[in-house]
Amino acid sequence: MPQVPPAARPQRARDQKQASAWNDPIGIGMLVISAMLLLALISYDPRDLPSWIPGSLALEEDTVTRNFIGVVGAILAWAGLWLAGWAIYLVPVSMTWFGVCKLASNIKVSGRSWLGVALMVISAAAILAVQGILSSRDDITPHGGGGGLGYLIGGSIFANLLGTLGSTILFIAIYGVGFFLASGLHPMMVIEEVRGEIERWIEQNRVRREMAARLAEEEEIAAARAAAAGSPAPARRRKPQEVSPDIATPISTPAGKLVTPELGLTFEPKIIDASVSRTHNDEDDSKPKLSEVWQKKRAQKMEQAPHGTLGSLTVLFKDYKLPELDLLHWPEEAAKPVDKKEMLAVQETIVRALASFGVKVEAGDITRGPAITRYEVRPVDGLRVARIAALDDDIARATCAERINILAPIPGKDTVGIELANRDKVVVPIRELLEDDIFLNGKAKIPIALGKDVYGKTIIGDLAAMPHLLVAGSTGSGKSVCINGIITSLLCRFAPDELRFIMIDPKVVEMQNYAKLPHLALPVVTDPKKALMALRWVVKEMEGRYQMFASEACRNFEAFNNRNRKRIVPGGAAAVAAATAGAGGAVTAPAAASRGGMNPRPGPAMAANEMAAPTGAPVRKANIVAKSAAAPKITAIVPDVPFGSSIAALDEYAAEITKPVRKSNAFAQAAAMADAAQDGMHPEQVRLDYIADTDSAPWGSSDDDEDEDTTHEVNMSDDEDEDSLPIDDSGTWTGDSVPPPPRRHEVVIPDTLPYIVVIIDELADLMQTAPADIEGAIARITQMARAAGIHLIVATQTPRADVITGVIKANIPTRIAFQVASALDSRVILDRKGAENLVGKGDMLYVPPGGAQPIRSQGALVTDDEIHAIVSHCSDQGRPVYDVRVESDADGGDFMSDDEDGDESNGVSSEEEETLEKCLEVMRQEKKASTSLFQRRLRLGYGRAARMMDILEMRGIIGPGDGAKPREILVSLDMI
Ligand SMILES: Nc1ncnc2c1ncn2[C@@H]1O[C@H](COP(=O)(O)OP(=O)(O)OP(=O)(O)O)[C@@H](O)[C@H]1O
Repeated sequence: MPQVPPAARPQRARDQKQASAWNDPIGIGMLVISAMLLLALISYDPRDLPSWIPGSLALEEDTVTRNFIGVVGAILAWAGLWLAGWAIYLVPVSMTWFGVCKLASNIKVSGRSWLGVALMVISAAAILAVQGILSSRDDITPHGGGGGLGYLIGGSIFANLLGTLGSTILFIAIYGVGFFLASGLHPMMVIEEVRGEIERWIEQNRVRREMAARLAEEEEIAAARAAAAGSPAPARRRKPQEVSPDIATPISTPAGKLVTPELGLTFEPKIIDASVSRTHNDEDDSKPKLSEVWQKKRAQKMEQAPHGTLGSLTVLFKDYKLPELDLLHWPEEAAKPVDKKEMLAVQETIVRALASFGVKVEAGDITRGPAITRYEVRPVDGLRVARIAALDDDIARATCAERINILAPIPGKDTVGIELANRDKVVVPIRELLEDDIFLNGKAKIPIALGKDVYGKTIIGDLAAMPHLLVAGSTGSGKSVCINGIITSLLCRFAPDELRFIMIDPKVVEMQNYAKLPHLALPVVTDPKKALMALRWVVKEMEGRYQMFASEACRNFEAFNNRNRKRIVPGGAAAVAAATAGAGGAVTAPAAASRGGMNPRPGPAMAANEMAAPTGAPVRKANIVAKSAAAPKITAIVPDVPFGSSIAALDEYAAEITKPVRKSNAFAQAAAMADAAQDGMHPEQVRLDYIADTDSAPWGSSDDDEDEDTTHEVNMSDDEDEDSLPIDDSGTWTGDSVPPPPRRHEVVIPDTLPYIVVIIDELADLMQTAPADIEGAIARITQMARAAGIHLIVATQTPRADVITGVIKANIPTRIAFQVASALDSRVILDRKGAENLVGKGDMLYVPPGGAQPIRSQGALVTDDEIHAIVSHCSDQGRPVYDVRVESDADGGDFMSDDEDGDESNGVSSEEEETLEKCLEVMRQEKKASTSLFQRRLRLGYGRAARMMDILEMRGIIGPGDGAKPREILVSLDMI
């Protein structure tokens, strides 16, 4: 049970506390004055008045003062009675009430309260005058019961204008207004209270009747039993009427049944302990292991794949084994059993606290989750749930909770949930989630283990459905653990050829654990400037994928990977090999290759757009042979060469060709013909087309035509010995299982593409460097990447609107919020409050795809040891295979270089660096940057100043030029 006193009291409460030093003396003063006034009025006698006061009945010989408060009291009483008649009694009565309020509840008595009293006195006086009440004692009230005011306002003016009844109604209304002003009550509250009281009374009677009936029944049964047994009837029990309706303490029965007679409620809360975590003792050996299931599926897939169609990464990691879940730990100790009595007591406190504010609720179930316990209460009919939510501070005070969260109502239920943090948190080990059936056999395409909800239900998200995720929370709240849990889930489920990571970690330390992962498409990016390059690479990759989808007539990633691959042939596979890495051409790690006993032939980079040229399969000798073999019905593809001919026949054809055509071109022509023929054209038509087009064939027909950039570039050059290709005379590929990699500029369509998961851990650091560019890149990726199998996970500990911008939020609907400092931060992340009430250390709100209500849950815990074990297992099987295309990024950044400055420093001389320093100093002083400013302050020529501006822009320090406007400074200059 929580015990720390409420952290945040409302401002009003604090103000009242501060004022309490004066409240007590003022309250006492009011009580004293009102008592004296009352005594003076009660003991008023006109004979006590000095003779100079009109109406005095003082006698000279009379020396006794009868008034309890002496002459002063007599004069005050005379003045009051003279002015307001008997209505003046309302003044001491009201003052007594105010005094008591001040002493008891620190309630402020404002001018409004006094105005209320004045209205009450005047209207009461007028009513007395209009109605002629108490007007007989004219020695005390010479102007009648309502005094001078009553006589003037009521008797003279309003009685004439509105008549007796009309003016009485008016003054009763004014009296009512005065009463509400003076008391601070709201009319509806009074009505509500009265109604509540009536209901309570009815309810009590009902309970009493029911109890009486039950007791009578029990007595009857007991009497019948006694009669049957021949023993005297048991003593009569206490009559139901004897049960006091004011019993304050609930009657607790051993079964946990609570009876709260004073509330008229009987409830039997169900206590669910969902915090219990499995331990190593609970392991079920009969269950198939994740790695085994995956291994089987993968082996099946590899077997079924057409010969040679596997991508290079798939081949490279052919024998890859998923990490065993044994590398992850179970918690050492099982969770402590819950103390049901304590929970029932807390629930009773909540019900009682609400009842004391007139909010009547019935207790519902109690569910203990790993980190919080949810107490459900069911409001009685007609009670607005908002009233319960409004009492959050009072419930926190009553339960001594540090933070409470109220779900009004619990989504999908008719109850309101009051969530309090557990004193003993139960850790949710990631192993428990990964062993769950939902993770193992669920429908999720990219399952990620997130945590357990308060009901103990495993939360496994599907990154493919999300399709992007925002994780935010204050520092130390559990973001990194959550991201590590997601990465661990993915590592336990996907091999490097199935899923690749791009990790952007400006905080430098968070993702170093993963530097050796074979799943990395790029080295872990720690430099914010290179992060932009990496994001641009992702955008290019995405665009490349879309082109591939278009050329294969596939709608999306899934359709592409599951497409009918009948057109893929060994040669094609060779060409697609590197592309299958998803990261394009591969700079393979030779060590890994040799470990795997393969020769992936390190090849040059390929650009995605080159890979995706719409020409279909690459043109290679192997293709021709394979096509020949695959389509024997086509008799000939080019003159004189029967289809299905051997490689030797093709060679012959190439040698005999009359036109001066390169030998390799002949094969290209043949291959293109084969493609066309396979697409359904009649062989004769193909032949005629070929003859007609020979001169204008895109691949060229002469040795002179050496244009390397033609789309249909022929792959083999003369200096390559075609006969050395491992193809036998029947056209069967006989060589290594890894076909040769494609040449640069070669057109390739990979067999399958891997998912790409981009993880940005600390968006704020990136947004400081080049906000517009980063935001633009993220927006583009999040808008379009889903269908391309690219998913983004963005984390930040700075939930500010300038970091999580509207554009980013609009495109990332799935969010996880950890504890934050304020409701404002919570709104930035979730568009609603709630995260400020979380208790940290993995306590989170998860908004699943579709923007449903946030699910309160406890995040899965993965320890550093577990991460090391998993990463070592993966990295022992192969080194990362990076894509080098990013090297030739349009921006010219040298991504792979360890040089911190990348190539931005290229071409910047040390002399220029010095001048640049001075420029930065000027910018720090002037808070702006312009060529003329540098010219003037540093006495530079125009050319040099402009060069400095260019370098500053290139380094992302200033924004691009916009006419004559000064350039925008994009970074904090103090940090440079
Ligand atoms: N799911 C969890 N279960 C149990 N403890 C957790 C969980 N998540 C986080 N913690 C505890 O909270 C600590 C801080 O977590 P974490 O490092 O993930 O915070 P963070 O939000 O990433 O902080 P920072 O932004 O400073 O990196 C952890 O060391 C761990 O002790």
